[in-house]
Amino acid sequence: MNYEANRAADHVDRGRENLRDRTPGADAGPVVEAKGINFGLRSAGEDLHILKDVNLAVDAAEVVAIVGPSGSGKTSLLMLLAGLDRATGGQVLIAGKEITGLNEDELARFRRNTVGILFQNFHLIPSLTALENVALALEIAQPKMKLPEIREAAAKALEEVGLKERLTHLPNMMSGGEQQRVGLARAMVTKPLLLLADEPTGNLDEDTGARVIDLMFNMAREQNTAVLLITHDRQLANRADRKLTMARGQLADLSEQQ
Ligand SMILES: Nc1ncnc2c1ncn2[C@@H]1O[C@H](COP(=O)(O)OP(=O)(O)OP(=O)(O)O)[C@@H](O)[C@H]1O
Repeated sequence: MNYEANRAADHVDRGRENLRDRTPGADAGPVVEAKGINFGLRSAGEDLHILKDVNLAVDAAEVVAIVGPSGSGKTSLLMLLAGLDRATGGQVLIAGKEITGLNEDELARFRRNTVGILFQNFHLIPSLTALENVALALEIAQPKMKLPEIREAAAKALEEVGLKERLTHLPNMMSGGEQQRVGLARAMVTKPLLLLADEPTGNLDEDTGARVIDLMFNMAREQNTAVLLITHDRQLANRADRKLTMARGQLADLSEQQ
């Protein structure tokens, strides 16, 4: 890791500590902020303008849901906020630090330490047990942490999502709901500032989905994590602190209209 990357990551770490020290909602500022985001790409000879002047801010311990039709740009926004894609205009700030200008190394380090991601299709590594899947995320985020400590923290995270008895199970030995709870433990074990969830209940039945969401909300509140989730599930969206809608690449706040 080069000097600049270390500095950037240290800055993010300091931002995290500052936020942790403060009461949620106090003057800490948003955990994630998008300012005038535009995102375009060229596909099949055509210029696509996918996100148009998107502005968004999510505070620590706040849960914000994004709803909107298929193809409106929800996942694209999440990818930009995760640092997995780059905006063509505007700024993304995490804990006050602009990530738009970071290079690939810096972005990778930023993601490991700051962002947890929960996917619709779980994205667990099939050859690793539940414990190993969770431990690996922590090992990557905290390379200096000792293995026994990592395993202990991973086991605790799995216990918190009710999977104490499933530590040595491979993903294909678990139900969808169990796999998503492993995904949640993996996303939260690093105590991220920001949790991004793309249709986290999309492949689960209603009851199982509700259970995963309860766990996600509880963990977010306990760890003071800002949560941004995409969902087609109205009930889930209504439980969020704020509900935003994406339509044709533009974001609007629905909460005040209800
Ligand atoms: N790499 C790409 N190449 C071409 N088009 C893309 C690419 N990525 C996204 N798009 C287009 O950008 C638009 C927004 O896609 P995005 O996945 O962000 O929508 P979404 O709101 O998340 O949809 P869904 O709810 O179906 O997941 C879509 O029209 C999609 O086809």
